[in-house]
Amino acid sequence: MKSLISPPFSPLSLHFPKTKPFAFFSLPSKPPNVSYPKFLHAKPSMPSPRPPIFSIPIRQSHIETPQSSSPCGEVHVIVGPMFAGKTTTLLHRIQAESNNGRTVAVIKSNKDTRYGLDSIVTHDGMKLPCWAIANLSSFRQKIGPDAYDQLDVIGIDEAQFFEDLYDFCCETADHDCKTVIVAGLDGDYLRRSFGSVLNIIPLANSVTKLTARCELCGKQAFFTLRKTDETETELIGGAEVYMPVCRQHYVDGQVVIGAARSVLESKKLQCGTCA
Ligand SMILES: Nc1ncnc2c1ncn2[C@@H]1O[C@H](COP(=O)(O)OP(=O)(O)O)[C@@H](O)[C@H]1O
Ligand SMILES: Cc1cn([C@H]2C[C@H](O)[C@@H](COP(=O)(O)O)O2)c(=O)[nH]c1=O
Ligand SMILES: [Zn+2]
Repeated sequence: MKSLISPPFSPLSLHFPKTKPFAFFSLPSKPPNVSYPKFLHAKPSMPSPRPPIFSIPIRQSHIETPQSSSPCGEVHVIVGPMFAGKTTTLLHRIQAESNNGRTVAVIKSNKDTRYGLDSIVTHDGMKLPCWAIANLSSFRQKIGPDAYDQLDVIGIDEAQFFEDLYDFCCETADHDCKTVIVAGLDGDYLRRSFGSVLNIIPLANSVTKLTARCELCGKQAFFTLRKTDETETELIGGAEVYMPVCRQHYVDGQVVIGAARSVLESKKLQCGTCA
């Protein structure tokens, strides 16, 4: 049986063509106070080749497995700059897991309000329903313990925004025997480690670092350049604020932005009305 445990969700207005249904997700027993609509997904027109389906060891049901048994979960980490295809890869892997008969759910941070809170959406418009929450520790309660127990695979998008990522991955993979697939930014716009994403590398079965295309020269982009002069670490935005760049253009961009900032600062100091 293929199941997607999804939040209460209005009928999907997917950006996928609706002519070729690929999966019917029947939903597991309903936790109290949560209503799940059944829905039909349509096959997305994938812009890139389907990534390999990783093999998943057959295991006993979570409910039947005592907590003291040997750890049987998995942690897979997908990182890279913005526009590298992290959400696309997560979506493909979740689809593959679901097609393999595993029960899946996807979480994203409720800080990311770019496309609403009810789905993860890629930069080219593919969507999957998700749970938008503030802390991963609230997920079990939010979804309901019964539904949580039935889950085989949990996808996490925008992982850089979850402070409790490490504890959640430990608990979910080591004790609850689930597969966790985590997608997030490894670095912020200053190329500093972002949130707890790098902290979970020691927990991981696999780590995939993706690259985008440099917006300025088309080479491989490893970094995210912020185009505005805002300096807070967390700043939700898309192509209007950020662009993926190669190393050369990251360094050049920082120089240009730094120069522009000092010009603005000196203008402010000279201007009586601005000061
Ligand atoms: N400069 C770029 N390099 C690569 N992909 C880009 C770029 N700009 C836009 N895209 C689009 O973004 C898609 C990836 O989106 P998404 O999976 O949401 O990335 P991420 O989650 O890493 O930000 C690509 O398939 C492509 O269509
Ligand atoms: C580099 C950088 C990014 N962010 C924000 C901007 C977006 O809302 C997300 C990343 O989304 P994507 O799925 O990877 O495209 O993170 C930020 O807050 N701070 C940063 O330095
Ligand atoms: Zn470049």
